[in-house]
Amino acid sequence: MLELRRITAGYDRRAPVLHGVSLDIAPGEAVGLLGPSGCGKSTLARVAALLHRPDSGEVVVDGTPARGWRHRAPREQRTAFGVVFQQPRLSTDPRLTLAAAVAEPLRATGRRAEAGPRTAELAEAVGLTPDLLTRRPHEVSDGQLQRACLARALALRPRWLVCDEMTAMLDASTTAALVGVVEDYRRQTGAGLLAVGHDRDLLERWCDRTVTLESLTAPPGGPRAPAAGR
Ligand SMILES: Nc1ncnc2c1ncn2[C@@H]1O[C@H](COP(=O)(O)OP(=O)(O)OP(=O)(O)O)[C@@H](O)[C@H]1O
Repeated sequence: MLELRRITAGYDRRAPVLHGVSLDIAPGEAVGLLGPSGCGKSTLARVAALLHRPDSGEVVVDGTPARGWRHRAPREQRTAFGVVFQQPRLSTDPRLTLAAAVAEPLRATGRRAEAGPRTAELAEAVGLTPDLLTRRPHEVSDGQLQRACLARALALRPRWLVCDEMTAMLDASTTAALVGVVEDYRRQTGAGLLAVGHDRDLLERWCDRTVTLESLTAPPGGPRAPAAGR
């Protein structure tokens, strides 16, 4: 279970973006998160994936409360998440080939020996041909680069996937292909999903349920949440 409990978070403690937001995602469940632009969906997605420390509230990952965020999160918790963002060019190192980008999480966790076969398997799953794997980000399209970002997110076989507007820049056929890859992975592994987006039709087709950020927000004056860890 991925539990977000009364999360207050933002970029200025005096003016948080999220106020007392709670959401539970069951293992294997797919939840779509909708809401107007700027309401804080990406912020919540980053908190859920332990990439942004909330001002208060708690994230509980498979029964263990998160005590650290980003590189301070324990490896076991950090690697429980695969995250894909909207803009693949902002989340890839321009110096790495696509093959190296896909293999990055394996190298970073000391599993270099697995990198070759696992990269080939992931590339096939996301539809990247061997010639594309040898190119650098500026030599491929946004859709091809996003395929590599999705492959990278799956490299460590995460139990939770967070897709933040993963398909917002993509055409209909690439969108369908990437959603298909996520769903195949979830069928095989039972991973849960938080998918953030603007496209209600897509999220309603893709997910078991959709929620709006507003519906997750506690009314003002509720009990105070405990402070978050580091
Ligand atoms: N790094 C940052 N520093 C300061 N403010 C930020 C930062 N990132 C986002 N914000 C602000 O926090 C608020 C919520 O942003 P967020 O990206 O979470 O919203 P969103 O619902 O995902 O928006 P969109 O649907 O447009 O992607 C916005 O007002 C935004 O300007």
